[in-house]
Amino acid sequence: MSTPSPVLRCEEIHKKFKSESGPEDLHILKGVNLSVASAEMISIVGSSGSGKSTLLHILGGLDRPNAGSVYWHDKSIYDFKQDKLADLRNQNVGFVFQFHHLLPEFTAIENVTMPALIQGQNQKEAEHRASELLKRFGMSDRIYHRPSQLSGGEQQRVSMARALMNSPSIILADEPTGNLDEKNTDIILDLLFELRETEQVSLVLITHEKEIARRCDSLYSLHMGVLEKVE
Ligand SMILES: Nc1ncnc2c1ncn2[C@@H]1O[C@H](COP(=O)(O)OP(=O)(O)OP(=O)(O)O)[C@@H](O)[C@H]1O
Repeated sequence: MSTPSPVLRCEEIHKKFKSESGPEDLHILKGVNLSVASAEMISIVGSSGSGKSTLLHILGGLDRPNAGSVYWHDKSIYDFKQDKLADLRNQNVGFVFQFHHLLPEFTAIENVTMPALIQGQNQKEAEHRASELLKRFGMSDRIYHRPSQLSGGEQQRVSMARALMNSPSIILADEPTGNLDEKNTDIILDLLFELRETEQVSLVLITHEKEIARRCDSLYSLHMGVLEKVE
């Protein structure tokens, strides 16, 4: 039997940034390779400034490398025009960031529904799924709250529900529990692991916390521009 193709793969990614303090570019990623299978959960650790967020942005098509390729379901994302890439991103990838980027003037349910409406889905159906997701995240009595009326952990859960709205095949999470207490960290992580079982979602998780990283199937470390499998 042939092995299924990975959900997400990158090959020989190089990323450089201009240095403000000298003529030499900063060479942040030096030939990074990574492959993520369906329902696989991987974590990436590395010191501050090692390039973890940069790599995640490249994997999600939010930033372009200087060299190398990114494939979603074996299709190079650079073969798509910008607007098609945005559509594909909206359908395939759920982003969760530490600072959740919820829209302040919209309620929790409006924030969660947004990705589906952008895709042209029926509003009633989208609202139904959004409220189901919020319920699953223990937020049913907060759906009409605006972000400023929610705690940090609650905002994070809304952000997670929004990331799942379009049933992405992969979640890219950048320190999703970075500013949360232990209880909320556990809620978010348990939900992520449950999603792997129920929706076969894959996960790339950036974290500073080794204990959280170890709960994933594999642990990678990004050091001096090179990504290595640790466990
Ligand atoms: N747009 C940019 N222009 C110049 N340098 C940048 C840019 N974006 C990132 N960098 C540099 O690239 C390096 C990697 O940044 P990145 O945010 O990916 O690190 P990180 O591993 O996620 O760090 P942290 O754990 O602190 O969030 C840093 O040294 C940063 O200063």
